[in-house]
Amino acid sequence: MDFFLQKLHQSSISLNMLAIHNLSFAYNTIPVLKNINFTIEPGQHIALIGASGCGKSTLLKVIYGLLQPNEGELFWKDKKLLGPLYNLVPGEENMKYLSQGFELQPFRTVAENIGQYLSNFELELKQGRVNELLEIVEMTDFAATKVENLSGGQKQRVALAKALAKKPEVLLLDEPFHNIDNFRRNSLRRNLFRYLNRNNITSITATHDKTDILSFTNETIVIRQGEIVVKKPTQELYQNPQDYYIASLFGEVNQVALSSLGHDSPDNILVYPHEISIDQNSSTTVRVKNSYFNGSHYLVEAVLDQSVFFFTHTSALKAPESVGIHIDEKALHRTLSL
Ligand SMILES: Nc1ncnc2c1ncn2[C@@H]1O[C@H](COP(=O)(O)OP(=O)(O)OP(=O)(O)O)[C@@H](O)[C@H]1O
Repeated sequence: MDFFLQKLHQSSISLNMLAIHNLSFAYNTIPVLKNINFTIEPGQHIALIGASGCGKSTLLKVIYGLLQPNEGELFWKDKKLLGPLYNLVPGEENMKYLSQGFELQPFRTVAENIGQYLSNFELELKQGRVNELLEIVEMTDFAATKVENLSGGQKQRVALAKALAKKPEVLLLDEPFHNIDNFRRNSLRRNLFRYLNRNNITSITATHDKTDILSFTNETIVIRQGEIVVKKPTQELYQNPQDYYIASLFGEVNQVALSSLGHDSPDNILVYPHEISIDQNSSTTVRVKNSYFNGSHYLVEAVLDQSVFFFTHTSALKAPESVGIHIDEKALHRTLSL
């Protein structure tokens, strides 16, 4: 038996999972993934986040079996995944990878594309399944439309339905809602994750959008320059990111010296803009530079001790007004690890 598998058997870890052990990958000689290790229980939803070019898509491609790792092992439910060098058809049987390109057949209809790999043996069953998938991605009205006549966002929804068609056990999503307008994006996300939960499908979503992450994923993996920095329950990571890089992947964040808030401490803290409010009695004042309308609020850009600083407010503030600020107690304890 494989050494890693043997070790897992001896430990109390369930083997009913996705396990990645000491995985490294290089494009030619340029290392992109370095010593990646993690496990995922079936049915879990994982977000994969990190700066552009850190290796998210590459990791999804290695897991799916499109790229051969240089080192390391991958397992899904006790089965070792061998990679493209050992599989006649690239891509693991129980998985689906939805890439940033859609890989659809432009001259066939939406329904034909979704049903492409479904058996024609029982046509009624196939039709029922295609209809169910059309509903999930809200494309029922376009069933008979040729893919070449769809918008980018519509193609993305068809590609998603096609990826779900054969009921994969693991779904690997690369920026799945990237082209989709906000109006659809929210309902599509809810439909998709409801479907994945009902069918106990495991998912890994590479994304730059915090709304993909916060509501729908159990855990988040952060990658930086090809290495895993942290894997943690998503809410816990958002509340306590260990550094500025991680916090900034969730959106705007301030790094503030406690001394600039009048505290006798050499530490810095991370403060999200919504954790700051105006308090005219406060002795900590900031100078307003700009206010950006954000719909439900304004994002105010200000200067605190010569550093740029962002906070949310219900109305626009005018430059160069000086205002006192209050910072949530919670943020005051979010000290940066050195
Ligand atoms: N086919 C390839 N050949 C050589 N280098 C590549 C190839 N594909 C990607 N790379 C490089 O590998 C690194 C990781 O790329 P990857 O696409 O995995 O990043 P990513 O985190 O998914 O980025 P993004 O968020 O922009 O999609 C980048 O430096 C990229 O330029």
